[in-house]
Amino acid sequence: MSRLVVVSNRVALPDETRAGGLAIALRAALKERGGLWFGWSGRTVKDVPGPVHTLADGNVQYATLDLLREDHEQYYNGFSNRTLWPLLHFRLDMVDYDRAIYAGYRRVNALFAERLAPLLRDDDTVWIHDYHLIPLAALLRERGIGCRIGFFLHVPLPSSDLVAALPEHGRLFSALSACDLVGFQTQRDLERFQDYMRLFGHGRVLEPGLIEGPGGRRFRAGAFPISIDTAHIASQAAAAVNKPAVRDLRTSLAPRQMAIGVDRLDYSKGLPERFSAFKRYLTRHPDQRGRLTYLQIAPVSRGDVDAYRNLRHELERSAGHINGSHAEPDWTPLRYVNRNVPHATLTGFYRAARVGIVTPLRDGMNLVAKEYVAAQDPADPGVLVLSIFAGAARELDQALLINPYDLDGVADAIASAATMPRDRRIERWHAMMEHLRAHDIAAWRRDFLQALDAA
Ligand SMILES: O=P(O)(O)OC[C@H]1O[C@H](O[C@H]2O[C@H](CO)[C@@H](O)[C@H](O)[C@H]2O)[C@H](O)[C@@H](O)[C@@H]1O
Ligand SMILES: O=c1ccn([C@@H]2O[C@H](COP(=O)(O)OP(=O)(O)O)[C@@H](O)[C@H]2O)c(=O)[nH]1
Repeated sequence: MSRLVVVSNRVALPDETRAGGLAIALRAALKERGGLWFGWSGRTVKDVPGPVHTLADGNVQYATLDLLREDHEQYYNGFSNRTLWPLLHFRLDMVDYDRAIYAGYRRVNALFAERLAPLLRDDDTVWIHDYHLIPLAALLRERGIGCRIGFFLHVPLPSSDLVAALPEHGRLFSALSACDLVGFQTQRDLERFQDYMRLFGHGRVLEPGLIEGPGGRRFRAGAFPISIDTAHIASQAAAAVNKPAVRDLRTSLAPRQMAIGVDRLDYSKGLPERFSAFKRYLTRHPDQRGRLTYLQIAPVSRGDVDAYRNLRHELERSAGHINGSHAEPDWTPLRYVNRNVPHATLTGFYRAARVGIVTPLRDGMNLVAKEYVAAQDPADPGVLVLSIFAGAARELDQALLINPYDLDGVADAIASAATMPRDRRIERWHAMMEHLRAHDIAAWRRDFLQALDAA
């Protein structure tokens, strides 16, 4: 079997605990097969970055590089998170494009190629991840790298008219034709990519999943919905009941039920709309007053980007307003926590919650939705309220599916979830859990790598 080389902006080093689905999923995938993980070290420097840092942990080797402070600003905060992130989440109104910033993004991709190329062997399988590194495969090919290269996009791909609004979209997205396989989270993302290649990318769709790029190079494309380590999360959640943090939470809630939301503090997650929907639930369902406490965990994310800082202020105001108008001396309806909670503790929190609320306006997959289901007690599972705009909704069709813009609909779904009889909860949970057992993180990795091998 060839060596697997995973390349991503964010590398989950052995002691890393920060929230984020990509890091958690890739850690699980690499642990199983072993290999090399290459990416940004998490550090910025004032002068020319030195050689890559290496580290070994069991069967996984890490090679990470520092970035110049200014390069990192342009590549990560700038083009990745002020330009591409809003564009790929259908938010053309928030896209901030600047030629100099795009040049910084390309410079960092070129640096990745320069530092990675000498570490590669001819029979390696290289698997590049996400929107931070779209040009990388083409830059590696320019350096004579001939091994198999796959690319996986963790975020959605919007309609081709939106993609085409980005200056330089042709150069950027046609670089993906240097790959042997390009993977997306859902069939819809794949279809939109094929539309883009046909309509704006000067390519041809020879058959579904087989594309000819503008330079005549053929490559495969497919949908590979990412997943979780289902069995591990189920057993971790069962064991977590004895963790002090989980016990304390349960004690502090009793005898009330809990609804939980867990999201990086990101505007794509629909948090302001969710807070408004919860407020609507409190006013539309007075019979349930005081029965449900909503815990929102929202670790701060990308705090150097204005849109994220503004969101934080907006949510603080909104949380204060909800509690100001609805709290009782012995009950706070909304608990809003901006800290990162370790993953193992989180699984115990999920299990303690009768309702899981996942209402992004757009989300590539949303692993929290899958984790919430996997963490439930089979004898008394909770109910998932899930946005139709999360990739996960394509698979978890036994959740209460809602449109996050429809505040009354979300409010009513929370009320139904909180009062759903146990037999109906078990029935819905079973169907979703069966799917997650069959389609776990190992299956995702296997399916993608088999398709890459065959490409
Ligand atoms: O690395 P950060 O800037 O802190 O952001 C965290 C990650 O956010 C995004 O995650 C996506 O990947 C998940 C796993 O496939 C998926 O479930 C989720 O819907 C996506 O939003 C981003 O794409 C990653 O690159 C970041 O590491
Ligand atoms: O305090 C937190 C909040 C989130 N997460 C994890 O971060 C990931 C978030 O992934 P998701 O796909 O839902 O969204 P992303 O943040 O990648 O957009 C999930 O595995 C969560 O369990 C965590 O470990 N601690």
